[in-house]
Amino acid sequence: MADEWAIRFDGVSKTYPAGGAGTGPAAVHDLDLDVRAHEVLVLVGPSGCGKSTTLRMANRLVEPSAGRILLEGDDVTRVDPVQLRRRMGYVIQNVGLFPHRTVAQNVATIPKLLGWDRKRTGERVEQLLELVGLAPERYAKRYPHELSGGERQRVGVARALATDPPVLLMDEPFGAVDPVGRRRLQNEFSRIQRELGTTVMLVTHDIDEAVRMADRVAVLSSGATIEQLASPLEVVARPASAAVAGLVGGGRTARLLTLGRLEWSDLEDLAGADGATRPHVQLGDELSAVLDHLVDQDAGGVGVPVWDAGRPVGRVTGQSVLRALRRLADEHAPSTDHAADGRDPGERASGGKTPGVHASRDSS
Ligand SMILES: Nc1ncnc2c1ncn2[C@@H]1O[C@H](COP(=O)(O)OP(=O)(O)OP(=O)(O)O)[C@@H](O)[C@H]1O
Repeated sequence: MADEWAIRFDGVSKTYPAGGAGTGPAAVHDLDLDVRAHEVLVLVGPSGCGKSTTLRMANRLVEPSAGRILLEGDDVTRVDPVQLRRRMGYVIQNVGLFPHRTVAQNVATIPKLLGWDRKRTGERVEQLLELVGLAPERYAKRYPHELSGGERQRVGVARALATDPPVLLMDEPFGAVDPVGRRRLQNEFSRIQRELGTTVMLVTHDIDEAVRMADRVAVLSSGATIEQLASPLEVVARPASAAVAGLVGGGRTARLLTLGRLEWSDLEDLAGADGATRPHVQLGDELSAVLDHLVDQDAGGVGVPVWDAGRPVGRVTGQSVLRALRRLADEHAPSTDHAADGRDPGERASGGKTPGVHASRDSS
């Protein structure tokens, strides 16, 4: 059943020729990895670990030395390259826009290649520019050098989405944008991805970008070895190996606070009858917001009321936030051989490599 995953790497290796005779060490060694339909899977890891090579093998910019890559069940080596590009958009750092073509012409690249007529192409370009937040009347006729880095990156995303591909490959897509702009682009891109349901495989060396954008994170080490493949929360709360712990490193608690939410078990009894009147937080709020609230509103250390469904249901204190952090760490206790084979526990429970056990984003 190929409909639960969009891309499958099956025993894939890549060895680049070492400058001259012989071969170098494998850039990618015997990789098994499924990208589920409609998910954002982020590959993260140190420089040179094989992230880009992995991504570029999917759209055949790099040919594997061994193994197979399937796109919705089709072996990519058997798919005509133009068809392949139509089914897989590709966004890279610094975009690679054609400098002497306007924004509209850049976005129209693939439709033109596919022989779409002028009207259909024009309508699509307009729609895409709107989607990525670039008003067509302002931007369509500009040239790349007349745009900011973030705007160029948006054009890159629009161009990659032109034929509404089921899969989008992104290699450090926001790497060249300043931190504030990057955050905004990440948020907007997540919105677009949810709207379109596109399957995304994204490469980054930035662990924060990974945990912010991913449904699942694959942490890689040299040779594209999967150290851990799990939800962002699990990776941050319970790094499966020293290599993952090193990558998550400092700031782990801050990341947990952003990822975790206030739950019933974190609450303390509502002390006194003031819960209805004082400023409060909501059950389900992000822990970082709860902590901010405690710092601002809880000078006496008695805690702040927590509301649910329009009424006060308990109280949260600094102690409760600590308890919540421990809860998050416990909930994501490592499974015995989690890091070993790059598959998740559900997959192993079902007896190995059988596809079709993955829940899509909507149903998970
Ligand atoms: N065209 C090439 N020829 C020879 N070796 C290559 C080539 N491209 C990549 N490599 C080597 O393959 C290994 C993996 O490179 P890759 O670009 O996939 O890593 P990466 O994880 O994406 O790194 P970065 O984060 O620095 O971009 C590295 O050792 C790199 O030097």
